[in-house]
Amino acid sequence: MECFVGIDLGTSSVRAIAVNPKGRTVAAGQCEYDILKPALNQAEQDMEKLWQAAVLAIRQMLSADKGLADRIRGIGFSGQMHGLVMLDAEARLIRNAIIWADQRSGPQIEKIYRVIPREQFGEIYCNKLSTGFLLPSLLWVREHEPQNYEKVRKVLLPKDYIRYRICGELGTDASDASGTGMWDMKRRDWAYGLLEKLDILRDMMTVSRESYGQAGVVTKECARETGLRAGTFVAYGGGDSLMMELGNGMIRSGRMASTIGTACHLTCALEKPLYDTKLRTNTWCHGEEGLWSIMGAHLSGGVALKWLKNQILGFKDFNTMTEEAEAVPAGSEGMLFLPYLNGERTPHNDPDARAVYLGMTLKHTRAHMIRSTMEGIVYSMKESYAIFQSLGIRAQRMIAAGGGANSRLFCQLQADMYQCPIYRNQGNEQAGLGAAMTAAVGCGYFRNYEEACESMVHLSSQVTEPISANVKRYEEEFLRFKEIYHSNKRLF
Ligand SMILES: Nc1ncnc2c1ncn2[C@@H]1O[C@H](COP(=O)(O)OP(=O)(O)O)[C@@H](O)[C@H]1O
Ligand SMILES: O=C(CO)[C@@H](O)[C@H](O)COP(=O)(O)O
Repeated sequence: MECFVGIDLGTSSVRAIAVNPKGRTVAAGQCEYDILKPALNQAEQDMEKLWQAAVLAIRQMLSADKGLADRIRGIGFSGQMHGLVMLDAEARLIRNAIIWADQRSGPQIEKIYRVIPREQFGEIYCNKLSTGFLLPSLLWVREHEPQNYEKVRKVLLPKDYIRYRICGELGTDASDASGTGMWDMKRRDWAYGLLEKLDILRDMMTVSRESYGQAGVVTKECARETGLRAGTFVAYGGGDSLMMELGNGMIRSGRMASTIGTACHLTCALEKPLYDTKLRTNTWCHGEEGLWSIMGAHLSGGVALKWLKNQILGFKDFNTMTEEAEAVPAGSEGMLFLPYLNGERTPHNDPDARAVYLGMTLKHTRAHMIRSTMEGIVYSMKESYAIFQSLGIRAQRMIAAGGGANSRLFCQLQADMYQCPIYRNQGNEQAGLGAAMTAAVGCGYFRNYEEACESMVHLSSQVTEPISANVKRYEEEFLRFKEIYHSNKRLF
């Protein structure tokens, strides 16, 4: 049967999946990597290494199913958003990518707002600027590495570089471009007026299209390197949270996704470019033309549990670790965790915020530490949920997504804290599925996303229901959780 490939360039690993038109994954490959931390407030990745990781993931996928390369009708992409990749005149990488988790560009954001007042900027961009967005990172390079800035001819988002290595064409899509900080959200185009005021050459931007548009075809060189078939259709794809929405059938309002990846997001599709006028949440262009998406973004999501597992407790896998936590009562007997290991976006937009464990006593064990860490991650998403509700955004269905959806306890915590049933996708690579769907629509296999979702998206029959005693406990503890940031802000 014919297949579509989705390549999802996450922050912790790259995954390649081949899915058939019924949405079933027939082959998959994955290759992991880490974030580089040249300084405490910096986060970078070497794009050449990420490309090599993508090659390995593609090769692994192809080797799982003989003859697969000839059955692939199209390839689409999903990627970690916001990061800055800089290319010189020969389209060579100039330096490591400065990724979304980077916090160095606070001063550049203040300088931007001195040129274009915050409210004026917010009206065009529908967002507040955050550290780690492409625009402030680029201005940081202009100020601190002029020798590198002089060489820049094109700026790209991370997944756009991987696509470039596959089809040889430079370009981006509206969903990912909307996370750069220099985008006109309502017109779905670069905000050329803002760029001019900031003295950034418009030539540095690549063409921007919708996610299902054709970016090119697999080149002969890429075919030699990866085993893909030269000439295979390549679609633009989109930012990971927007591709995850496609992969969960979120092509109109009504479904909400709660994603625990390296970061965490709460997202919902919108028919209008609605945004929080207090600019606590983000609004992006959806992968479907004519739709937008609202997002509560939490920068230290699943990575906080990974940090606890690898750096502190030394567990081999997540399941053994979280089983211990299941034995601890809801609320971790008064122990709370504020998960801001990486600063925070929603609702504080504060790169200087830091993590805190609160309320520890001699009674507490490592199992309490694990549970409170997981609870802290979900409390932070509950803050976004409260903002969405205040904006009148309601979910008829809440879908758990990202790596965290593999965890029974994470699903239970989400049901208890949002106080609603939690659904899951039958597959566990929703962003990769969404990326594959851009290719399926782009090459004309399906007429539109409506048709693609009908055939390819299937929710699991397993639903996690809230436990009423836990609901009550978490409502009380949530009030304490919200206090931690405000009471400690001065100390951060
Ligand atoms: N079995 C599990 N139990 C609990 N958490 C898990 C499990 N599997 C993955 N996770 C969480 O998911 C995160 C990775 O999510 P993933 O979507 O793969 O990340 P990314 O897209 O950023 O590469 C981990 O850091 C961890 O917090
Ligand atoms: O900053 C954001 C979205 O606004 C991040 O979500 C990145 O897009 C990375 O996602 P994951 O790798 O955690 O899935």
